[in-house]
Amino acid sequence: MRKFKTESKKLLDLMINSIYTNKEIFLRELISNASDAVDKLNFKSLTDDSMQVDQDDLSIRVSFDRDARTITVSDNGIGMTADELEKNLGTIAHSGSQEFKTENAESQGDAVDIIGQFGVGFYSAFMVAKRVQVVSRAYGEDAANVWESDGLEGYTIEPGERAGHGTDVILTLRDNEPGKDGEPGENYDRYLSEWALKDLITRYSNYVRYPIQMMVTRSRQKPKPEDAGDDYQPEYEDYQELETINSMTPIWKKRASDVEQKDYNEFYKSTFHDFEDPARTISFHAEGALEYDALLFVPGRAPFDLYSKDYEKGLALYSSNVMIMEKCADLLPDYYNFVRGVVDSEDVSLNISRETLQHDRQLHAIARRIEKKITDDLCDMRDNDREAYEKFFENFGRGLKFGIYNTYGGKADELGDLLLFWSAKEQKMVTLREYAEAMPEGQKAVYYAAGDDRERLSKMPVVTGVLARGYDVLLCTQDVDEFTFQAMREYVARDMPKIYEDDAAREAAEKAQADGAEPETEDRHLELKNVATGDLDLASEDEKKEAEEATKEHSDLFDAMKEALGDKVEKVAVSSRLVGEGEAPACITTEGPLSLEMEKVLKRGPEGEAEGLPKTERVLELNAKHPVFTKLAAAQDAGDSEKIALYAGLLYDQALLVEGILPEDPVAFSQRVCELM
Ligand SMILES: Nc1ncnc2c1ncn2[C@@H]1O[C@H](COP(=O)(O)OP(=O)(O)OP(=O)(O)O)[C@@H](O)[C@H]1O
Repeated sequence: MRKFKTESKKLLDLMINSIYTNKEIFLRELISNASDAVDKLNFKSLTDDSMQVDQDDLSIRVSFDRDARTITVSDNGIGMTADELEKNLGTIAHSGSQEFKTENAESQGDAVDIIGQFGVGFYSAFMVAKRVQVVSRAYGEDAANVWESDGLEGYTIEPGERAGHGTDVILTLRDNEPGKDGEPGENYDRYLSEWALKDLITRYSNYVRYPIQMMVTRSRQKPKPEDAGDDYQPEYEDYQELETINSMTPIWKKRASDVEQKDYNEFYKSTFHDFEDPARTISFHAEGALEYDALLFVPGRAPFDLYSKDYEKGLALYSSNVMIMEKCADLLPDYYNFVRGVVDSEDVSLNISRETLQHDRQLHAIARRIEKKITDDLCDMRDNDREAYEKFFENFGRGLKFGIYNTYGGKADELGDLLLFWSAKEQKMVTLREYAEAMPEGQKAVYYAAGDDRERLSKMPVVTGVLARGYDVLLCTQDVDEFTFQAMREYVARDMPKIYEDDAAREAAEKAQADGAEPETEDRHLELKNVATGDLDLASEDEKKEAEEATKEHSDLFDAMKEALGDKVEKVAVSSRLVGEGEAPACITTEGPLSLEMEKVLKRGPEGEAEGLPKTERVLELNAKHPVFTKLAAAQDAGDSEKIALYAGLLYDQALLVEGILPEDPVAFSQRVCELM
């Protein structure tokens, strides 16, 4: 007996016991191998005129023997020589199919529809079988060979017999295992039925290109004997017939109305190796200058490597049932990189090499249409299945935001309305449109705050200040959020009810409406404003005046504080954000394009603490109504510059703490606090 190599033994054990959790997929794996073998023969015959292969004969057969407890998967494909049996089945993780693909890829492009690639699928048979025999005869050879193994120690290869080219894989099922300790046992006999095997074939292998046939038992009425009397009762008999079990027509070629969602789900899961159903299925057929079928899926969860560099986006591109490219990246924009699916077009010529394919104008036309379809479908989900959309957004929303950021806002119109943010007022996720619709009259901007923790943000003085004025604030907790908003610059709420500036115009419009005119609409351009940067322009005329007066009156105090803080801040000023006695005594805001949060994000990035990073222009804003301010003013009057310096430092540090930024010198900060005690 030849032994499996040591590492193979370990691998085999791993394979059988851990790679697949679902034992029943063994049949799918064996059928895929059979299909590959038939495909290889078919492919070779197409390129070699001397080979006589009748395309209509190519098939896969599944049978079982209840008494012998065997299941057999046969194909009349290319078969294997003794050497190939040794190489392909004696070495785990050696994929002859992958090799075949690589060899032929050089001469023929990727025009082979071969499934196998890892070289492990075959061994899944040992999950259900205690013995596997492979009887194989290679095309063009007279002799057959039998490979046999119990999946434990090793295998044998002996000469054998087989009528024609092809392979029979014969599994002798494991003995049934009784349950123990309350765990259910394993009943391998359950596979020994026509119904069970048919079910597995349609579930896992429905779209295999070649017919998968099975002898099935049918019942028919016996012919009525000629001498049958009046009291003749019809008699029935069972007979056997070969039936093709799989549908073969690729599911994407079927009309959506003829396919059940569960079939789409099964196709999705088996093709794209996901264990969860897709969140959305989009299927369409395009006609006109360019004809194609597309079947697209939005996964129910993000693949683990979605945000890694290794993740490859793309749709499978088929032409005339042959896969040209497994992942055609040009069919999807980056921000929809999570979409999986198939595009099948007879119009995309098979002979085009990958390079020309990538610059194919037709391909761009398909890609544009696909993008539009995905966007429409996501809008539909947002409007009609909000719960699912929120889950979708949790999975993939970040990518949409990057889409806006990476196109410098170019895609803002298309993607902006797909974004969701947490509304501090509504306490739920809202779209920008919903935010705009709920705005009180007179509000001119969308207000947001950025930071990594929603809880903390909602308590920040700059946020509560805006909320207190009756305006909602979006709490943005993803690092990309603020960059996205900056790329967007503004949000355009389209077709909003028109706001009339003067009364005469309003009255005229109301009258027109009363006479049956449609209400007028307008696009509203809303600036996206970080509540912690720049002038929010929220103060009333009175408040502004008050602030101005306070600034004038206390200009010496502010100068002294600015001097104490040095270049940590650009200036110290009276706040128009913090206006109530009960609000915070001070806050840090920024001027210019860089906010504190963005500075934090950049510092975390690959550039890290690099010297060249831009710095925020900070402003220490003071609440003129707060008792602390009165104390500061008193200290200024008393000429106590030491106290002013102490307070300035403290206020600055604690305002940073509120922003989630540690004081530059925590020791000095703590000393100052103690001094006050
Ligand atoms: N019925 C068959 N006819 C001809 N060759 C076969 C057959 N079954 C398996 N083989 C050969 O054995 C190799 C190993 O099969 P295995 O199922 O382990 O891996 P695979 O199909 O290549 O990859 P994957 O693990 O992705 O399915 C195949 O690549 C193929 O060369």
